[in-house]
Amino acid sequence: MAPAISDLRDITDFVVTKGNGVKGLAETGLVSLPKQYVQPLEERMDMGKVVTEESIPVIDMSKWDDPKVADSICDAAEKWGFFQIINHDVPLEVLENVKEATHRFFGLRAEEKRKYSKENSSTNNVRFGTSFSPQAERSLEWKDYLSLFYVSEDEASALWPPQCKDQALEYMKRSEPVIKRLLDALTERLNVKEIDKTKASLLMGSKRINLNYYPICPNPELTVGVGRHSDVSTLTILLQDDIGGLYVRGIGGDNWVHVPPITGSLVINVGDALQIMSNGRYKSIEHRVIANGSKNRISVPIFVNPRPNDIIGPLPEVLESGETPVYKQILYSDYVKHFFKKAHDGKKTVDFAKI
Ligand SMILES: CC(C)(COP(=O)(O)OP(=O)(O)OC[C@H]1O[C@@H](n2cnc3c(N)ncnc32)[C@H](O)[C@@H]1OP(=O)(O)O)[C@@H](O)C(=O)NCCC(=O)NCCSC(=O)/C=C/c1ccc(O)cc1
Ligand SMILES: O=C(O)CCC(=O)C(=O)O
Ligand SMILES: [Fe+2]
Repeated sequence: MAPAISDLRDITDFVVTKGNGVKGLAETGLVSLPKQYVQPLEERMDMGKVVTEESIPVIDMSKWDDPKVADSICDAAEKWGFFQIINHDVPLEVLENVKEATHRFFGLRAEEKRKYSKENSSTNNVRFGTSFSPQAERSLEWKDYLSLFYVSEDEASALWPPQCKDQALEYMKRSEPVIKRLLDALTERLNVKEIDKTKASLLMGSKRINLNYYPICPNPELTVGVGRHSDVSTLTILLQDDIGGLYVRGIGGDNWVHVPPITGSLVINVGDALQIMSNGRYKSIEHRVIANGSKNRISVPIFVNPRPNDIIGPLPEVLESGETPVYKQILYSDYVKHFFKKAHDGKKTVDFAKI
């Protein structure tokens, strides 16, 4: 039995340390948002800033070898940093299976999920947690996650939770061709002739898949599901369910645009690593997720990244024409550590790499 809210002397201990997550907290039947989750006014979503006149592009990948498709991918990456793809060849069943597996994992009892917490997990590559960086945050986020860093099929088979490992691996495997197509198109515009081994490592040498769970929230307008941030990846491939709630920065800068769920689509966004490698041509755009008062929401991003030991910086092909580098060469794991050690703070992470 979950304890009554009056017994929860230390909510952070219950949620973060004991591994109940916000899902466990929501299920105690609490009627108002605990103060730890109340975000300062400026971090709450102002629905007056949401614009409905524009939306991120939806790109049909069925004719992916048509140069027009490559053009629309690159245009979207330059202008929006975000787009959705349809007819991408990842079977609907694979997407449905990984969503179902996400519900299965989060449906486990706290004692089971706790086995994968930072303190208890037998590996750093599997982590069940809550919020983003609870140690660093002034206000917590209304989100639980399971984060799986992919090293090899064998390691994943041995260490990833059995409730979701096959489905997560299948989703990663089946999305590989579309990731390659997207990166082929994007790097061609950057003057890269061929994705050789070194470039492949830089662009997609490592992957992390997160299973995100956003439980029903008693006062959704006072908190956030995920605060404003840009991803540190090269590209992120995001599967969302049919609930909605993801918003991206609009072109104007002072407004937000909803990313409407489209059955079978995948949301693609440019991450900081690609912004840096393209010397700012492609944009990693700020985004955030609101909390929901009536529905549980899940999402499953695959972060396609450089390897931790890669040095990233503007690509030589980009600078060939005499363009001035905006970013320095930096060890990717240093960049990621910088990202994880602070609370979400919009687009500030990338300043760490600025010259
Ligand atoms: C160099 C790393 C980043 C850190 O390793 P470490 O220094 O040996 O130590 P730890 O594994 O203990 O992690 C250091 C800190 O990062 C935090 N962290 C370590 N993974 C995690 C983790 N998946 N989650 C959230 N904190 C973590 C971790 O909590 C810890 O914080 P602290 O205990 O306060 O020092 C290492 O994990 C590494 O090489 N990872 C491979 C590269 C990598 O993961 N790249 C990230 C790709 S993109 C991505 O993951 C995006 C995630 C994301 C997530 C949520 C969002 O809202 C938005 C985006
Ligand atoms: O849940 C979503 O739609 C987006 C989550 C996100 O931005 C992230 O995990 O980096
Ligand atoms: Fe994100």
